[in-house]
Amino acid sequence: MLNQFVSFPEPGQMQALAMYDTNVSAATSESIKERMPHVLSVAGSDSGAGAGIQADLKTCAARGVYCSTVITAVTAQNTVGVQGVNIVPEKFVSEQLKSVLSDMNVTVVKTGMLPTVGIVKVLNDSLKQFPVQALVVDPVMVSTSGDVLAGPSILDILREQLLPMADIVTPNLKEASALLGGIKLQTISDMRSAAKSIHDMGPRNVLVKGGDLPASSDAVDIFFDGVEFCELRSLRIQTQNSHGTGCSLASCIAAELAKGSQMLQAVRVAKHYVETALDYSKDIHIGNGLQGPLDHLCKLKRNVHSSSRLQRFNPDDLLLYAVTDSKMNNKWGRSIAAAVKAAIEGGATIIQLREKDTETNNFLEAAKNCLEVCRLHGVPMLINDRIDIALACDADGVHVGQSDMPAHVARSLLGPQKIIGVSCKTPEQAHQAWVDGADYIGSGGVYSTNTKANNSTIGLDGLKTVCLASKLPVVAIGGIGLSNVRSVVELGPENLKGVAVVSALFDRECIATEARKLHTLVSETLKTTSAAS
Ligand SMILES: Cc1ncc(COP(=O)(O)OP(=O)(O)O)c(N)n1
Ligand SMILES: Cc1nc(C(=O)O)sc1CCOP(=O)(O)O
Ligand SMILES: [Mg+2]
Repeated sequence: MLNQFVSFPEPGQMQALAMYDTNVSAATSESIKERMPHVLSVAGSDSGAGAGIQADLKTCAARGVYCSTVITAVTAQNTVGVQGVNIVPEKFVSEQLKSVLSDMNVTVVKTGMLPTVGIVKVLNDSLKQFPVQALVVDPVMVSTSGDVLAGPSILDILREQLLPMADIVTPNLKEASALLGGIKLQTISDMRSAAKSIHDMGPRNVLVKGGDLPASSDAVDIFFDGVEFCELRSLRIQTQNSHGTGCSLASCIAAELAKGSQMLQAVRVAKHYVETALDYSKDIHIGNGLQGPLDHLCKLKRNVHSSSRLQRFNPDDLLLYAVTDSKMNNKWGRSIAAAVKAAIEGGATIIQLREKDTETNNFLEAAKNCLEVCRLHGVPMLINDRIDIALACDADGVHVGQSDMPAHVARSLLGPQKIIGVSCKTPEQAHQAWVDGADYIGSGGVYSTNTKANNSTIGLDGLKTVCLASKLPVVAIGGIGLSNVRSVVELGPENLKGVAVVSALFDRECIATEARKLHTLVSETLKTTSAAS
């Protein structure tokens, strides 16, 4: 059933096409539509969402492949075990199969829990009526918790009808043993013999998974394509969060085949995917039982972190905006994180890392350290210019200027939750920033400065013009310090929310002391100015 696969574009390439080529011809968009890799998962629903249909959906999403679903059974399941199983009538399984297969250009079918002979029969019939490019069979029989999901009654039809249609079958040791009439599988040599015997039942390829092999420090799987064996080894990851690994492995194989990979390559990618997800999720806690789920998309921990800042952007955070400078920190012998910590202790309300001559790897390392400090104090941290660094450390946002990454591109890369600031010297630039989805404007240079070479000044008048032209909150920048900050804040537009400073904090002996003085002056002046207006 596995045909010669053409090479499909990677998901990132498709996204790039969709985002930037507004002149995509009808013919091109038609070919993208036709070649969209698509896996249909025919499996049971797991209410705990670690395994089954839910694992398949998440795995395919993680691999950039569309996944549709035909549900064969609904299980009441959690991290403790399976509390109930409700089998979907075979007629309705057949109806779901017809709905998807007759309409949706499915590339690969992946099967999981097939609880009755009748359901296997309707699946076979549907596949004959609507052939697909590949069939991946995960012969699910027992859950990770040891509960039976498909009894021995389905073994005959699996062996006689489904396996001969399969491009690959992926039993674990218990399932391989059941398919072979209950023989004991205890060694790698036993696994090889099992792979060969199962191959004799008709599937093009067999992957016997050795995760449960006793006394093995590696996780060893045996792949057999009818001619050659391949021993696939990965580190055995110590974790209880392994619920759903079998489903995820099989659906990742299906996803890779749908994208056009050769079989052994698809298996290798899938094994690496599961290993990475296991390692990433080894210390997460979901549920109270012994069988925790994988974090298929490797994003949950990041969100636990980010949720410490509940509000996305508060314009009042612009009050005392501290912008770092590596030259100044070097001069005073301070690390970026130490400087940031001192600024926050003195009252800085938002931080921007502006590291013009720090190497990328050092910048990323420092950004991660600074982010820890900022999160601890609930202060947002932005990155100057470098969207890549902001993405890599999951910063709260970026600040970009007129010659940096355009704000609308930054927004599409960072998503709606991140803060984006844009430097504007004119009302036109301010209008564009608003159109592009910026959250605030940095406007200057209000005064001349030694910190930024060749920076043109707009003065207090220029600042006021920008403020009055925009709906966005504005922070003033350039040459601002204790001696002139009052004149800036007294300008009075309602949306002028604060001042951004570099040298007035970071080119001083005691950052915290200077921050404290500036914070007091700015907040008192803002109060009296707004009371007067
Ligand atoms: C708050 C704030 N406002 C303006 C700037 C200047 O940004 P940009 O014009 O991109 O210049 P560089 O800082 O990149 O030299 C800023 N960084 N922060
Ligand atoms: C980074 C930056 N941007 C400016 C602009 O006018 O957009 S002025 C500036 C430097 C501000 O440093 P200091 O507070 O030491 O004057
Ligand atoms: Mg810039």
